[in-house]
Amino acid sequence: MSDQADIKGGSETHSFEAEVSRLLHLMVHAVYSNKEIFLRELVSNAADACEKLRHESLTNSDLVKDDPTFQITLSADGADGTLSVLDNGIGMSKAELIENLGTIAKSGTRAFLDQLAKEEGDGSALIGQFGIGFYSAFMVADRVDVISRRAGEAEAWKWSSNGEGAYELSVASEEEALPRGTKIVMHLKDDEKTFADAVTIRRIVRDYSSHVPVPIRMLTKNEEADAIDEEKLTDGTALWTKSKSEITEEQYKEFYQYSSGQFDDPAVTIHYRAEGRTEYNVLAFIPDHKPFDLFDPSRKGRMKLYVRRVFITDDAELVPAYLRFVRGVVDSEDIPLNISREMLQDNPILTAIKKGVTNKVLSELEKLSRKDEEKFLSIWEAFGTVIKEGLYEDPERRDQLFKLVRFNTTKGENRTLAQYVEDLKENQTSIYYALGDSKDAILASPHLEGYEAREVEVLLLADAVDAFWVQTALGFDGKSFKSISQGGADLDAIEKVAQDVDDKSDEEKAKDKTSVADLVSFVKETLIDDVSEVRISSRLATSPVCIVAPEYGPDRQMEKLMRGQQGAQAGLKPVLEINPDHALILALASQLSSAADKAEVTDGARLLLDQALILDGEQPANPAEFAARLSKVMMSAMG
Ligand SMILES: Nc1ncnc2c1ncn2[C@@H]1O[C@H](COP(=O)(O)OP(=O)(O)OP(=O)(O)O)[C@@H](O)[C@H]1O
Repeated sequence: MSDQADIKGGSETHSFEAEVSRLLHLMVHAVYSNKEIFLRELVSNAADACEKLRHESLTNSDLVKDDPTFQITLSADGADGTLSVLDNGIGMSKAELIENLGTIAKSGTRAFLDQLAKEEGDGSALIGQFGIGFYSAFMVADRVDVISRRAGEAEAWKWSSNGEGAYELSVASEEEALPRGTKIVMHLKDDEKTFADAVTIRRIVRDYSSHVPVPIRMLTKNEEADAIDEEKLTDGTALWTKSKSEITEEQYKEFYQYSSGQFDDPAVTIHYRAEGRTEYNVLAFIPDHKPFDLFDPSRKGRMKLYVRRVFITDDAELVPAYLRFVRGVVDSEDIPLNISREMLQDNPILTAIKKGVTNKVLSELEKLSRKDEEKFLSIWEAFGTVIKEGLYEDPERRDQLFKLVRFNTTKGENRTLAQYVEDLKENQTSIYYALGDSKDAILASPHLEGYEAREVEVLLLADAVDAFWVQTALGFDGKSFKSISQGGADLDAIEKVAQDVDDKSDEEKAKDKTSVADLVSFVKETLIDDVSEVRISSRLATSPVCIVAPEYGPDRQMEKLMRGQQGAQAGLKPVLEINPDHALILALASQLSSAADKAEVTDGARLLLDQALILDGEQPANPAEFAARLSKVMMSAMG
């Protein structure tokens, strides 16, 4: 913090925090063409200040008794070249002025600066995508004064800066200070004087701020009549209380941008009034783009709770964390206005609202998936991994969520479970999935071979959250989920699509079978310390061996995840599966039955296990021994 005050004649000079200076430098020199957004930012701050005081006055009505009607005033003086934004909201104390207008407190501005560091050029293209707040005033003004009186306090303070490294703070005179709230005076740059024109102001307010929930008026100097003209620009009615037919798409969009602080278009708008035991209005939006904090560990949602048009909090978790990208407002008629935040948590009305809103959002998504696949898929692209968290966290709505979830599978992209089930092969009773770090890694796995040979579809699950929900989900449409790398493959009942061409007689086949069975017993004995079982596999086609997890316990991928965590138990011993039709296996089996010295078959067994481990993304049990054995085999092949 830069609180090195230099006091001269009642005025203190403070230098800005380094990051603020950086931001201000950018604002002052911005070549950004859309500078008018500064007014949107200041009006939004003014409205927030009114809403904060409206909320505080619920428990302390004295704060507003002299002036109970909230309002924002834009006052232009063309002769002076100034534009002022006034509000009778909560105001700022001296300490708050220092804290809020000298440092970077808000995460949005920080995200802007982070993004800026990555971007080439001067960053002006980025300005429009972030709510860069108060500091944007320096795009149009070469000096900004902020005169503010915190509601209920006697003293008013004046903050003043030209945006170059420092600002001054002094006690404000009674003439310049408002009875309550904040006045921001922008001394417009010579080439930005148009922002003191009534026509310009009227247009900007209409374009960006017509749904701010506090009325906005404009005062302009009438030089001829030597008077001040007053004009009402907006009435401050809450958009969500109007009926759908009165609202245009453009108005929805503007409200979305105003209320969410995001500047994309809403992909879906959900506006309705719930009636019955609890009454509330909902205006919710599903964005088009990922918000910058989507993967923030706090996983906080940002929907705002109002009670009878009074803003209460944006922290009420109106939808579960897996829908945290939903933006908008819920306005309740029934929650008591002066409820404390702690009490709010267990309020049964709020619980009913949360349930209603969540169900509505999910059913709207489902409807969209049926009606407009393309649009739904773009939402799924942006938020699918987040929605999938719900499969694990919200078992009660899992079936509802299963209707939305799209999968990459061995059959194609964005497949639904319903499509999967429709395409089940004869005798197939499970929904098969493969977990892995990426789609490509999964596709390289030998476990898939037997499924491919039968054209059995496999879900390719490559998101971190997948390993969790598949463990707890019971099934879909009566079919259980089954990992392709765990337990028996029970594929024998399903017919292979292309039958192997083999010209062996039944007698030869029977002989192979016995010798492979002997090999299995031999390998089992050899590897007794390393594997829990050795068995014949139906899941292999071109590879000789693979490793799978035992029937009960975690899937291999899950087990790897758990091993990565501290203090996790060493995993269960895996199962080694052998492909009985593979030439290498048949050769080893015949060697076992004919050779007197079994040393080579022992080496073979060890190499098979190591090979299976490597294919599974692991290290051979003992790399030195593995290398020695491999060299030996290569030597004998060449000799
Ligand atoms: N008119 C005002 N009245 C009272 N406080 C204000 C006013 N304008 C700004 N502030 C205070 O200054 C802080 C910083 O404002 P700034 O516009 O930079 O960011 P922000 O408003 O927090 O973020 P956002 O614009 O994304 O809501 C605000 O959070 C608020 O506490």
